[in-house]
Amino acid sequence: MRKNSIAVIGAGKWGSALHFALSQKQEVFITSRTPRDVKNFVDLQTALECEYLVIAIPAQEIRAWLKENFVFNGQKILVASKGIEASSGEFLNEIYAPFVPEKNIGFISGPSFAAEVIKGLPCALVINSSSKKLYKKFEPFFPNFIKTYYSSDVIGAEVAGAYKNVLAIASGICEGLNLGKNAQASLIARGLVEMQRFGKVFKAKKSSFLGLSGAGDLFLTANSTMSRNFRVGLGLSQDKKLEDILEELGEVAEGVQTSVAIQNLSRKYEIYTPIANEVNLVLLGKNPKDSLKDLLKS
Ligand SMILES: NC(=O)c1ccc[n+]([C@@H]2O[C@H](COP(=O)([O-])OP(=O)(O)OC[C@H]3O[C@@H](n4cnc5c(N)ncnc54)[C@H](O)[C@@H]3O)[C@@H](O)[C@H]2O)c1
Ligand SMILES: O=P(O)(O)OC[C@H](O)CO
Repeated sequence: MRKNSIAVIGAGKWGSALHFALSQKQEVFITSRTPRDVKNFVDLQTALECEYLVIAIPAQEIRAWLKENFVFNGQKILVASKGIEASSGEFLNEIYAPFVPEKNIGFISGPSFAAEVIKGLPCALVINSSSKKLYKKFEPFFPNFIKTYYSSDVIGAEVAGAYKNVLAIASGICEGLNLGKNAQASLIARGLVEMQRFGKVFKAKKSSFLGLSGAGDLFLTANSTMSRNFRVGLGLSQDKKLEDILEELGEVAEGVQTSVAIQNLSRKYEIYTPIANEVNLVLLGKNPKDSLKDLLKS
């Protein structure tokens, strides 16, 4: 293992932004499936030899990626993805568990559009891990323009980071249908209540939903066309086909698959999740105006 070295895995929007941010203080390697013309780009094997890894690949791809590529060798890992696996309904910490000991893994949450981070604009993030020691190890890597906080509530951060993507789709629909700011604020506020109700079943802490991981990231994502998920909602409100919207987007919108996971989990555990349910139905083809009527009745 290359002691004290750090690599980002995944050179999409978020991996590239984190690579830029972390490179302000030290040399940081980066790798991805296809070679990129980026400083310190290395092959996957070289990256995996680093002591510190930041993994920024889409949630739905992680299990297969771990099976195919990952061998635990004492690395310390930060997971940058936000989503719930649709096929299993498993949270990312459950997917990583057979591969990485709990004390070696943390999860990044909080409001953080890659497009702003890569410009060096200020933001605040939470590193969520059962190990505060792990947070202390990663904290010095972050540049001055990113303020980091520690939380032990991994599941709270995971639920909030994944759920807000589904709510951002709903908010994009609301905007596209010109329902007004009152409706949008109501939707976001009720969405926050809904994600907390969902999280409680999995033992998430209420405080995570009121801070950066929950309200912070939800307010950001559900209020801006910078969000891919919000743009999916806008497209759906214009009666565009989901496959066309996603093709045009060309980047991951985690809320699409996460809505399937939430639907299955809320059925299994009998959780009342009206907004996420309607998003799921609209993604399957329901007319957003009918969804609105049903939401107002529910
Ligand atoms: N973009 C943001 O502002 C932002 C901020 C916070 C969190 N996130 C989260 O980070 C994750 C990645 O998002 P992104 O914005 O970088 O998406 P993106 O679509 O820009 O890039 C995804 C990257 O993952 C790689 N990838 C896809 N499948 C892979 C596989 N099977 N194996 C290896 N690499 C694979 C792609 O090549 C691409 O480089 C998502 O979970 C997203 O929710 C994104
Ligand atoms: O562009 P989105 O919708 O994937 O959101 C990006 C980040 O999660 C915002 O914190």
